[in-house]
Amino acid sequence: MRVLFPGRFQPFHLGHMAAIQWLLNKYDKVIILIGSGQESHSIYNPFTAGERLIMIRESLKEYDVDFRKVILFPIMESFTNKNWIRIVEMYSPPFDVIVSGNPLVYTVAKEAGYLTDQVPIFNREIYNATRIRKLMLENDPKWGELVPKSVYKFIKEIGGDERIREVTKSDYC
Ligand SMILES: Nc1ncnc2c1ncn2[C@@H]1O[C@H](COP(=O)(O)OP(=O)(O)OP(=O)(O)O)[C@@H](O)[C@H]1O
Ligand SMILES: NC(=O)c1ccc[n+]([C@@H]2O[C@H](COP(=O)(O)O)[C@@H](O)[C@H]2O)c1
Repeated sequence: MRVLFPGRFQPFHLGHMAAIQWLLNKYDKVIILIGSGQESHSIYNPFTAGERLIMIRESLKEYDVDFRKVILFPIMESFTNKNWIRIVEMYSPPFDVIVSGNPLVYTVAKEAGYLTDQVPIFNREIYNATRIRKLMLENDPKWGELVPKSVYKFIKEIGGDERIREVTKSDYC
């Protein structure tokens, strides 16, 4: 069976990595949908779709994941939730199940007739992207322990943590 795993991955962290490893044990193929593809350079969505794609690819390499079992693709948001699922069907390779901890995604998927599944949540208090972005904003180096090493290296290379601090500055400073 093929499972679709949507997320914004802003940024990709160790909780996401654990989720993907869990999915790889259960399903034949994991299709990772990088959502909100049009968004970047904001506090909620600091990284571009392409940057998130690299983060995930480098992490899969770092964790020796068999690339034949994983497909990655980005997609933009839609005006309506009903339309979003139809656009996903158009752009995604075929899938049987949608997995998400996001109640909106879960509900939309169920109503569209898909089988749904949920991954166990791995240390949510520690591994969540909102917390990581907050640590970056505060220039607290602890965020580096919450992402795969390759993601840390990549974000540093592109100045991603600095970007969050820059884009949230006020006009008057
Ligand atoms: N620690 C975790 N363990 C397992 N799954 C997780 C974890 N954190 C997020 N997920 C799941 O990964 C998918 C994508 O999540 P998302 O990119 O929104 O990450 P997030 O950490 O929840 O980000 P944010 O805090 O920005 O909302 C969702 O299905 C979410 O439930
Ligand atoms: N109307 C829509 O465009 C719509 C609906 C449901 C989910 N989504 C996307 O699915 C992704 C879900 O990821 P998160 O769990 O990280 O929020 C997001 O990128 C979100 O924008 C989009």
